[in-house]
Amino acid sequence: MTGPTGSTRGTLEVRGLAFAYPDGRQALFGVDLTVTPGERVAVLGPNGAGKTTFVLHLNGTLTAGAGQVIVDGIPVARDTLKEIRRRVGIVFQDPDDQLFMASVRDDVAFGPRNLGLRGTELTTRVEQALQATGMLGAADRPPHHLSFGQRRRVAASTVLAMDPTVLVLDEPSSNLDPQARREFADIVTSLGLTTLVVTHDLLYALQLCPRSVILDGGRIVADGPTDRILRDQQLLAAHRLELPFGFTWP
Ligand SMILES: Nc1ncnc2c1ncn2[C@@H]1O[C@H](COP(=O)(O)OP(=O)(O)OP(=O)(O)O)[C@@H](O)[C@H]1O
Repeated sequence: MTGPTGSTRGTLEVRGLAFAYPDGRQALFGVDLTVTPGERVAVLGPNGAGKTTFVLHLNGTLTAGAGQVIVDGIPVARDTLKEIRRRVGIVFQDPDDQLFMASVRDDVAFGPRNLGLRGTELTTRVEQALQATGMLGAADRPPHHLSFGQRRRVAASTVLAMDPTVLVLDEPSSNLDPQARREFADIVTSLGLTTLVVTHDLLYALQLCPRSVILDGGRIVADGPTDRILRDQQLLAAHRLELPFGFTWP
């Protein structure tokens, strides 16, 4: 296995990805998507469209029935899983799925320690990841003493501490107040990482992602600049997507 070159770091390629669950339900039908380094792409779509199924292929949690996912030039496969999981960082909707240690610092150190980091290298990695989300001041607090929005930031730090090349955010705006939403968007934007944002929150997609795709029925049915996609009312209606009531374009 060759490592990534400077030009492939942060590249995500999905080719002909198809998947059926064991009960026979086909959830993805040949999804193609190429994301270039530093691009932020929203993955939009109604309930049951296949978004979660798609995301679970990006780090090899689910194995493609057909097609391929390639991260930084490395195909997702059984023998590349460890490398892929270090490179693809998924921040799940519920931070409590990702936080289970007695302190924030321990939670953020967990992944890099498993990679073999120790001493000042580990401390630096942890502190940088907490600094990036504005949570360094909470390093010694128990995660369960923090607010939901703070826990979401710590969960993001656990992922950043792995030095990922591709970041995946699952419903990042859910349960955040308006200020926390904006702050989290600023954090994500400042990272400059290749980022996929899975969301039903179309305005958050507009704020965070220059490009969007619509996934519906296990297929990508639209791919383009987010404002162009969101201005197409027929397209939105056809895929059960709606801008908030009363929203008007500036
Ligand atoms: N474990 C499973 N076994 C069988 N079918 C499943 C399983 N998980 C999901 N599905 C089906 O696969 C399809 C895609 O589901 P998925 O959860 O990927 O959609 P989604 O776009 O993430 O939806 P939501 O927006 O509601 O979270 C749906 O038809 C769903 O019923």
